[in-house]
Amino acid sequence: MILMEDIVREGHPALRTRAEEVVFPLTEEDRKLAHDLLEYLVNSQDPEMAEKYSLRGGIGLAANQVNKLKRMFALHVEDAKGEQLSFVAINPKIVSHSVEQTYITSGEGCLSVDRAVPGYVPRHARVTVKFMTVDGEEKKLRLSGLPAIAFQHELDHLNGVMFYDRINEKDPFSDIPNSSPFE
Ligand SMILES: O=CN(O)C[C@@H](CC1CCCC1)C(=O)N1NCCC[C@H]1C(=O)Nc1ccccn1
Ligand code: NI
Repeated sequence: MILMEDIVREGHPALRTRAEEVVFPLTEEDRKLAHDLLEYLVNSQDPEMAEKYSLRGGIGLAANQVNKLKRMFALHVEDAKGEQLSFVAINPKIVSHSVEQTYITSGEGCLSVDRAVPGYVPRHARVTVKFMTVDGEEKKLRLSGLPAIAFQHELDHLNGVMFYDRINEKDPFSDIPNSSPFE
């Protein structure tokens, strides 16, 4: 199982490296990585497991964060309707997105960043995404709200982008044009 010690922190080159496309059929190692990424999120959201293994809660985790430069990440997050989204996205892509933007009003954090970085992180409010599942099926989803934000945060990791790269340096809380906040 993945522990906090397996999660690389700011300064580690993996966080600034573009991950490589995953080749199908998946190797046993790829399958284990996919499983372990999702397992971390489930464990981190279970109070007993989180406490027992000192896990920081997460709703997303990208392979770069465990020093695996493969284009895959896991999401385990509730949507606005209380539906549990739980999947591993392999070779994910945003195929289209809204003009409208959004941002978490309390800002974003990152399991690879051991400090608070204040400011709004502009994200597309709605995204249409495509990715391969571990079973080799292509999925196409339309996401909004927290799932949309999380998908973009994770896809950024696969491209070596950190959330704070997107914060307005001059005024971190400056108005985001054409946006609606995510409280
Ligand atoms: O790359 C992946 N990561 O770095 C883990 C991040 C991913 C999320 C950050 C913003 C969107 C995706 C993560 O989950 N966190 N970041 C550190 C603080 C805790 C946690 C978090 O934001 N939790 C949360 C947020 C809203 C509602 C409920 N829970
Ligand atoms: Ni992160």
